[in-house]
Amino acid sequence: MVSFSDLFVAASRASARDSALAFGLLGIFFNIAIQGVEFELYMYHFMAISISLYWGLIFTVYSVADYGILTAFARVSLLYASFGFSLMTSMVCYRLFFHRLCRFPGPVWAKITRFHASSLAAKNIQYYKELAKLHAQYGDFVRTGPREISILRPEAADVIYGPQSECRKSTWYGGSSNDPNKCSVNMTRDFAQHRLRRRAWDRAFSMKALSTYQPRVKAKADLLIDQLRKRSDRPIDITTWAMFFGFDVMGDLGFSKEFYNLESGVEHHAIKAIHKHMTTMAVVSMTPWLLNILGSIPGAAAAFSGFFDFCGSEIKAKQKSWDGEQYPRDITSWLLKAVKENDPSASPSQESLDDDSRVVIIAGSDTSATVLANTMYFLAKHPDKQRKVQTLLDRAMPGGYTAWSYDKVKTVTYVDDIINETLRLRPPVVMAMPRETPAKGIRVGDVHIPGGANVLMPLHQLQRDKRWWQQGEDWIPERWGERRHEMGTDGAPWLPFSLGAFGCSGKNLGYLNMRTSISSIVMNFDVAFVEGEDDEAFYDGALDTLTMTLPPLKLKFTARGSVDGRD
Ligand code: HEM
Repeated sequence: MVSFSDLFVAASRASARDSALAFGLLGIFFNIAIQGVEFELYMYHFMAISISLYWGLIFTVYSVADYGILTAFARVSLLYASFGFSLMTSMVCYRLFFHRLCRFPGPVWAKITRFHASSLAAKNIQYYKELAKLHAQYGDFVRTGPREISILRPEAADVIYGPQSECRKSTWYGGSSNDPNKCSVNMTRDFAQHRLRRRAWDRAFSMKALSTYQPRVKAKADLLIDQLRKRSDRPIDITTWAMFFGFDVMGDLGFSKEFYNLESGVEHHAIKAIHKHMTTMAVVSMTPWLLNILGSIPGAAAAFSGFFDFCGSEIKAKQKSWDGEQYPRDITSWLLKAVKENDPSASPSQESLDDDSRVVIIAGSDTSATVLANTMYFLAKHPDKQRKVQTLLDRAMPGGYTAWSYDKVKTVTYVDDIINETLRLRPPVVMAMPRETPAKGIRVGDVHIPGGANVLMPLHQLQRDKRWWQQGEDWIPERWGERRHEMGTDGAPWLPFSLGAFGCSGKNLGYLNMRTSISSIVMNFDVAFVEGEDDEAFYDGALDTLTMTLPPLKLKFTARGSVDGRD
């Protein structure tokens, strides 16, 4: 009987041309075989196997087929080159001419490789602007990756993200780990598993839980006010102080832990570790398989270790000291409660729990902070609107800031109008995240998108497009209130928290943070631009690092002595 090694010896002794041809054909078959497989999730394994096989083949050819080491090296390299060349060529041809998305317009390079998106993101870390240019050139449906379509149509929002949507999270979410037992709720792609895990999170954001968080958010707002007051004689970078507020709130509500950013005026080292690498992540994550490879290499996430270590040690300390009798004080305690009680909604492993704890900080901090900083920008730009909200708040709380109450702030709906309008023009999660269409595909208006395609919406552009937003580029909070009907607000797409099952679970906490911080600041201060400060650089310079990263914005905060009850 002929053994495998006999076959291999025969193959390795075949002429170089025949072997190269065979490997070339293998490349084409391989490309055909992986269609329909989410291959980007297995790139790490593929590369690891390819490299091991390469050296293994050289050794085998050298030792079995009587070739010298250089010849063995040359022959195997030729086979690999032939395999790689035909794989790449067939892949390019397939993606350009036979792919199920090939009828959608877009740049040629985008149809071939995700590196195109990474290169656009790397330009100025403003992918949202690049995407806007692509839509201007190619229309409402643009092929932005070999199997990705960006859609600029309001009716797509419900189909892709709505409660009834059959689209699940795309392979982008497999970037850090493809194992649902090791990743956070946000990275969980399976509908049923996600639904189960969301229950533990939803308990952490119940009305009762929120009422226990409210005084603690106010305490942080007071700290912010004190620091702004101390510095009211000089320009203050609100981008930084809003970030301090956002992280201090989430340190407390997430872990019952102090970051002391507001007290010290210095960024906590764990937070610095996140911010330092946001731009790299923005570029790398455009090519999900690259993220997957980096995520699989032990030590590659070392750049984030300060932050990972902080969350990991906090959650472990909490696990040891957790008191099941007490009403949970913070979000991670709610997640731990589910684990300790063996609730079906519990995070399935230590890794997933660690990842969940990181989501608490990442999802909750920068998001609220960018809304706060952006709102201050808009209020400085529109002093009339600032006076209006101050007057309404003064009227609701005639006793001044000492009479501040969250319930009273909620009655001033203009505060929410301001928040919603800021979320429209400056959504903290800059792009609506990618989803994968179900096998039967989806229909957006009269356009059918086939199954197995990644679809997303350019939120930044969608929420200002003049086709459905009147004076779309202008900040007009009244469009959410008295001018709602006239400006057609209800029919226009607005989804800064996303929608449906995968939408933001911390939305109500987000509103609590934003209402508290914004109302506290405007009750205490008049906010204005510093003379000579380039406010356009702030507006134009926002970076797309998944969440929005803002440039510094120097503002002047002048105390409103007559209104502040503490003066
Ligand atoms: C202005 C404030 C906020 C905005 C605009 C916002 C926006 C979003 C968006 C767009 C998503 C969906 C991301 C995706 O599609 O993968 C999301 C998810 C999420 N957000 Fe928020 N968020 C805010 C505040 C918060 C806060 C304060 C928390 C508290 C921890 C929070 C926790 C979460 C969590 C846990 C998820 C993942 C939900 C899931 O996958 O089931 N968010 N947020």
